[in-house]
Amino acid sequence: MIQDVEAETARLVGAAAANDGLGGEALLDAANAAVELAAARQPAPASRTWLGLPWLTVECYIPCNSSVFAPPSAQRHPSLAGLDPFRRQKDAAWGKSAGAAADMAAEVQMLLRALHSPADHVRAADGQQGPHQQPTGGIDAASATAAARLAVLAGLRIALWGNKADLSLLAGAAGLEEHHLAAPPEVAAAVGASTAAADAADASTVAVPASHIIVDEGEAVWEAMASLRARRAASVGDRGDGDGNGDGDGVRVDIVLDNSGLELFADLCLADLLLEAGVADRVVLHGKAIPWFVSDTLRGDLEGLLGSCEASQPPGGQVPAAAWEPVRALAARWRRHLAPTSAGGTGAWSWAAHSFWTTPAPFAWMSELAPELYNDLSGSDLVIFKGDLNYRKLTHDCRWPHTTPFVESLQGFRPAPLVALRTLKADVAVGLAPGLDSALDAADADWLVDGKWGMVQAAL
Ligand SMILES: O=P(O)(O)OC[C@@]1(O)O[C@H](CO)[C@@H](O)[C@@H]1O
Repeated sequence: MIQDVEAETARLVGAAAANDGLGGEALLDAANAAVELAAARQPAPASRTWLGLPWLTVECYIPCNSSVFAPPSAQRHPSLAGLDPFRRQKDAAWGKSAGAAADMAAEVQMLLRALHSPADHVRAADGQQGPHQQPTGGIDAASATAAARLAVLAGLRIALWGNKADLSLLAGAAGLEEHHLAAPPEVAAAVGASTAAADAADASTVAVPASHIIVDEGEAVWEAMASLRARRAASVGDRGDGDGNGDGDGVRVDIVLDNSGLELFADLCLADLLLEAGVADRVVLHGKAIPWFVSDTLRGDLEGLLGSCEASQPPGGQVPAAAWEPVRALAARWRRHLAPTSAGGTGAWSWAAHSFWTTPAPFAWMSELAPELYNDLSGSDLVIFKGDLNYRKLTHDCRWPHTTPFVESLQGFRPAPLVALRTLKADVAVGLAPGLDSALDAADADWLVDGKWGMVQAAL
């Protein structure tokens, strides 16, 4: 069995080195279909080789093709089914993340307190109960909205920087308690810097944003979420429950996940804040069905993370148990969100793992290659794409001029309003203000790939 894995790996390395033809041999049909399309759409269709096809295609073909953990192979080798060859690396990385996770949890707890205190007043006045009730009275509506905005912007920021491996830019929670209904300085700075960059007509005056968020459409995303929140509140008022986009199942937000461990933790913080801020009734978490690019999130990673967060002792032995308590408190609620109502949970979070996510296909091809997934996403009120590879697939990994509008780079992909949260680790970037790329070149020669810069970019 191990020999099979080694032989398959050696065969792939040899095929790539020899620039053999690519396609037709993958274990996953979905990946083959994407390779077929990539080959057919090459300017010179004859170059269907490892070196002739686009980098996105061949790069993603390796993990599809070599995955002996994919269903057909797992049938041949049942003992491999469900095995994650990257388990040890994932666990080691999470062990080093406890401090950052505890900081995030402390910040989320403060945001939650800010969200709940005005709501509590209104609930008491209205005699309402329940975790996601909207304040319906007038007295606290403005402060509740302000708290929701703060929670959403902070959640976006946490999830964005969760995509940065070392998280050195993660803003702390200092000051949030005393200014709990005002945007913390780092949020205000991010918004202000981005606006200044976007407004700059003269490219020579463009400043690199101090926030390191080079495209920040967080405020626009908040506006879209505020509409969902208002619609939900009206629906709660009318019917006693949430009602979203006409599917009768409430407001739905989807998060297309990226890495497990700390990034997943950050994404769950965002998912939690969206529920608690009254933006969404439910969140669909899209993970991977097979081990993918080492650290991408599998269902087992979600379960493992929850178990670790629930433990009384934080992983890694570096963080005092007391500092872990906010993490445990979040995990207890997250466990309930993942449990169906029939099992005493809220059923607000669900897991999905379509095989399309582990193919080389850019998302512009989704409606052709995976129409059922496209249709499913069309039922969402907002889809949040996490990470660099998802961004490359959104933009088809093209050499777009940096000022290309994001919507143009999507090439028609728009199943629902969408937002990308991504730190830059590959050299595709669109939607920049004129001159910002030159300013970034001067500030940091590796700005496109060093993961120090981020984007909150939306097509709403
Ligand atoms: O998607 P992520 O985790 O943010 O980044 C993944 C990444 O590091 O690996 C991919 C493959 O090399 C690249 O697209 C990207 O730079």
